[in-house]
Amino acid sequence: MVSTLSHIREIERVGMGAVSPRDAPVVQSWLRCLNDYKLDPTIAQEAYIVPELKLREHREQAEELIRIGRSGLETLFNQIAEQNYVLLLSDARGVTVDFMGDPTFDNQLRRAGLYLGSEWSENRAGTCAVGACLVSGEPVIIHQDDHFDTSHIGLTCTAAPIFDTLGSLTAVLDISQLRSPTAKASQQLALHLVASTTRRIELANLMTRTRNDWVLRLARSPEFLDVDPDAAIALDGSGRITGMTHGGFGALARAMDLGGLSTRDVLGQSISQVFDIDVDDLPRFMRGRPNGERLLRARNGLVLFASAIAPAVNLRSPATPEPRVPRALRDLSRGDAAMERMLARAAKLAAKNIPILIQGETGSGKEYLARAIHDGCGGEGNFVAVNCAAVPEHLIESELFGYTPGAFTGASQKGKRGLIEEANGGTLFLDEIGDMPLALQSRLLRVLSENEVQPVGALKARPVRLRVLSASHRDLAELVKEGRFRQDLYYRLNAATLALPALREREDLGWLIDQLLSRIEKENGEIYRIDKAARAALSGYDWPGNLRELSNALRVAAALSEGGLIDLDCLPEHLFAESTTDTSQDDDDLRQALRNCGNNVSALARRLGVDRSTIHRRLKRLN
Ligand SMILES: Nc1ncnc2c1ncn2[C@@H]1O[C@H](COP(=O)(O)OP(=O)(O)OP(=O)(O)O)[C@@H](O)[C@H]1O
Repeated sequence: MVSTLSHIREIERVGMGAVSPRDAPVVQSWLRCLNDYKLDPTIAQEAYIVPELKLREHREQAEELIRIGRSGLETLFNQIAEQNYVLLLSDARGVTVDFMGDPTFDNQLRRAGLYLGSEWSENRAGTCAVGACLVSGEPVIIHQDDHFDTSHIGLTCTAAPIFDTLGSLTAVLDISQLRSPTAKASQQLALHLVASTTRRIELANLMTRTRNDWVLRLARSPEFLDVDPDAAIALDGSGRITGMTHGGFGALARAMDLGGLSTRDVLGQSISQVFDIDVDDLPRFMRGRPNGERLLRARNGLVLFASAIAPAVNLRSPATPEPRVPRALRDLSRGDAAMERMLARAAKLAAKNIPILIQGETGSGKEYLARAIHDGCGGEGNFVAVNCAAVPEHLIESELFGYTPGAFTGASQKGKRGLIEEANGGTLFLDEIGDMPLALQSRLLRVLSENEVQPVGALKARPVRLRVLSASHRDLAELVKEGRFRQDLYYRLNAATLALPALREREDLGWLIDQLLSRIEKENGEIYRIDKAARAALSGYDWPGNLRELSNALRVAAALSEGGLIDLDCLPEHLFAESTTDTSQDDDDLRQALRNCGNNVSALARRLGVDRSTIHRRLKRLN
């Protein structure tokens, strides 16, 4: 290590204008210390630690940044702690607001100023990494006797700036060692680590502060685009730039071919002024798209890879934000307006854990919907379905509520956990709730209103936390009038109802047919095709048994198909008979049509798009 005296002499020579072999940032900082801050290199000053109260103020102001940066800092510290580095996060005034270091060296670190509360502004501490970085806004290594003050010439410090989303330098990240190899080059890796951590902290900060904006992440190569992009910019709903990381600013400045530009000049500019896209193109850059489609071309020809993250809320219609309908629910329909409205309502109600009554004709998918609500809410706990109409009345109480050992004659010695408790933490689906015996309705009401269940024979109720969904194809209001359903339970259940449309009303019947068929294909390990006439028949039928009937009809059709082709012959007769009424004429018309086809049944069948057997059957009936 150099002697104190020769270090002071060197600084003085530089002050007199001598050429120095040191890095330019070091020389510039020395000159600032001498000329601007009037520091005297012969007076050594120990590191300054701000008083406790002052430190609290600094930390409070930097609280959000400390929180956002914390995981990045911890990751960095884990990488460097073995080499006896300490980590300092300082605010824009150079005060260390977060610190990580080995507590065994606490005293030494505190004396050296590598500690919480130490102030490393250039005008107080002389040339140091944090101070030089705050002035230049550039990453810097201040190694050993690069320091101005002789008290610090044992340290090596490497720092990089952290900019806020509007481009102001808001903090500095520094890693330092008390002792290090003599060569400054030994700190190059430290410089790289610090710079990449600050890049990630800026990205995390941008993502947190611009949740309602698009974020466009940029990289020179596609591999790290989604995991560790070089830069990012935030855009509002009309495509105007609202924020950026420091790298994002660099990318914009390059793309705009403008040197000496400040972030203020870039903020508010439209993305289409800089790049060959506008805001409507952003979905094309979202994750999952092939990298080839994620090339972003600047107006000046610069090419980058870009990955877009959509805003947390819909910017296009802020007054009516789209409710987030979980995938499990969205998968129940494809374009049927009534279904889509109902599913959006289901998502909202389910998120608030409100008991829901599902109404719909038999087989319209009430249980299927209940399961989708359960899955859509994270699928935690069990989904327990009870068909109140199917369980014998004398068993339903013990099935639902469970019982204690020996609660009644014939009860198991071990007692039994009821289905309500089985569903604890999950979903209880009470199908055909209209068939629930009156006496049990009041006990069910208690489960709904007080979240507790009392097994048969138990003295105390047990707390339960569950989602209760129920269904009925009966008119519960009518049952209330007849005195067969409790009014209070009805009101509680009826507060939130979901009405499933009948299959014949659904606009997405064609899609449902394909869905059900592909499920059958998976089960059977075969591929099926439906010919035109059969599809017309399936679409024309009014399906009183709804999805259950359709599903069964397709299952039978698949079994009867030859070579995987489902034609009219594979469909149940009643359905098929109806379709011929739809697709052909009345009896007279049929005779006339046959004559027109030269009494050729095959020709008429082709013309009507039905199978020959259909015509034969109709003719047989006519005779
Ligand atoms: N969206 C759907 N997609 C595919 N299959 C469905 C869908 N909805 C229901 N199904 C199928 O239709 C059949 C009837 O559904 P579900 O049992 O849910 O109807 P339900 O209204 O509860 O009937 P019920 O009134 O008789 O209790 C089941 O085989 C189910 O798998």
